[in-house]
Amino acid sequence: MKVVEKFTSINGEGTRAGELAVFIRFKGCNLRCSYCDTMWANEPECPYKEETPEEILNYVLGTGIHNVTLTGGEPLLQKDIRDLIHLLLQAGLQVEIETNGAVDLAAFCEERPVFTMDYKLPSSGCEDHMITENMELLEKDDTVKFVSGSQEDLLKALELIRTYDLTNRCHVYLSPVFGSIEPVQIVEFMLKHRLNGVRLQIQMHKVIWDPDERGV
Ligand SMILES: C[S@@+](CC[C@H](N)C(=O)[O-])C[C@H]1O[C@@H](n2cnc3c(N)ncnc32)[C@H](O)[C@@H]1O
Ligand SMILES: Nc1nc2[nH]cc(C(=O)O)c2c(=O)[nH]1
Ligand code: SF4
Ligand SMILES: [Mg+2]
Repeated sequence: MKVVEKFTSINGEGTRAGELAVFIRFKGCNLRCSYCDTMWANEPECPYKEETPEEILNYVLGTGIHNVTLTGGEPLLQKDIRDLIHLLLQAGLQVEIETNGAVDLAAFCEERPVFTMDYKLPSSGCEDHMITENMELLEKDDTVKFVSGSQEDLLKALELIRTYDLTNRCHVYLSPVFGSIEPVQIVEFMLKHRLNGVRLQIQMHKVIWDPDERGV
């Protein structure tokens, strides 16, 4: 598997935000979002270490941390990702996958990790790639995340939340494209549309550390 970084930190995003987590970041992505904060990991020349699922499991176990987040890049594109998910779950770890909404989740629903799935909104430039059928596969411990950079994005998120009754299906987060929309604009939007059951989330690690810092 193509690993570009491994680190321990607090999870800055999702339902386990604030808890310790181990991060495994994989190389390569099938999208190119306008705002991507880890585009470096998607570049063909990005250095990586080839590691087996067993090696990654041993690293995670060695940290003594029980939450593991697989991210990237797009982690579900790694050839051995199912083997890795299996090993991590068997070891009793809490496994979260950060995925971009452009990979069919049906293939990963048998032995189930927790999904934090983005729906890429218009300002990402990647909305055409969204597999909307994934919405139907999300369960109560999963999250759908709308990273929003404009009012147009927020209106699209609202439409999807209503169409798929998302707040009754899973966790729902609105998160600003870091630095490009004021969080208060999202709060005002939530109030205006009475978005009960939806949470605003700001990437905590970018507040704690320099927003461009890697490995945190
Ligand atoms: C770098 S992506 C990797 C996982 C997967 N490719 C995805 O897009 O979900 C991890 C998370 O960071 C979010 N993200 C990336 N750049 C961001 C930015 N500039 N502001 C806010 N969130 C961002 C993505 O939307 C995604 O939820
Ligand atoms: N601290 C921290 N928490 C995170 N949660 C999701 C991340 C990601 O890049 O997918 C991330 C990250 O890069 N750092
Ligand atoms: S899908 Fe994720 S990793 Fe890929 S470009 Fe978009 S934010 Fe970056
Ligand atoms: Mg990140």
